[in-house]
Amino acid sequence: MTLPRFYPIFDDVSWLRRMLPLGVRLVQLRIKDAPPDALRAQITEARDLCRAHGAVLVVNDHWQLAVELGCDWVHLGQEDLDDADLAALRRAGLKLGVSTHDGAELERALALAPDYVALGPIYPTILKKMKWHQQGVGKLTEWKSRVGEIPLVAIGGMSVARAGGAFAAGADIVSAVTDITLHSDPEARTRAWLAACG
Ligand SMILES: Cc1ncc(COP(=O)(O)OP(=O)(O)O)c(N)n1
Ligand SMILES: Cc1nc(C(=O)O)sc1CCOP(=O)(O)O
Ligand SMILES: [Mg+2]
Repeated sequence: MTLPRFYPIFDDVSWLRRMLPLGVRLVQLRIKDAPPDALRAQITEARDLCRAHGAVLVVNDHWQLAVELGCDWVHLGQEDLDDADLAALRRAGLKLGVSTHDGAELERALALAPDYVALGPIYPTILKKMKWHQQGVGKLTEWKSRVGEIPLVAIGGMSVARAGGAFAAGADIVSAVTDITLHSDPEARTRAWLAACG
């Protein structure tokens, strides 16, 4: 299966209601700090919306709920991997995306045979504090030579204008958060992304 090249990340299912009808076909639900019932309801609705639109839903962090609710993909960072039952994930047939930021993290990720590898932050991000400032697009070229056929996701400070450079450097997929969510017209921005990644 070839994944779509545009991979927006949202923190609430209401964004999926708005963006899936525009043609988004790969999306991550990244919810931090929601009460258990609300989290379950959000993931359930996101799962059903994505199925109805023929889109791939990636659940960030909450792998147990993803398994329980019959989702297809999870994204785990390095700290998440410390606690996750990867055998249970695989037994349940879920696909796995993994974050990487340096060579040691990439080695660890590759040993898990992930379904995609993310490298970030390519540019500075305002979404969260990180110990890495910016990797630069050149690192995408190095990462692509190391991941081979595994899809490579560029994340962190990505914008429509920066997407082409990331693809040219070796990214297969470009992911973005605030370039869309903080835009004055998120729908128009999403359409621009879809055109840039088409
Ligand atoms: C596509 C993608 N890449 C990286 C991340 C970051 O995951 P993680 O390091 O676990 O940090 P949180 O997003 O959980 O704060 C991601 N979510 N998606
Ligand atoms: C969630 C996340 N993970 C990153 C990593 O490098 O692992 S960068 C990032 C934030 C991406 O948000 P924006 O597109 O607004 O910069
Ligand atoms: Mg995480």
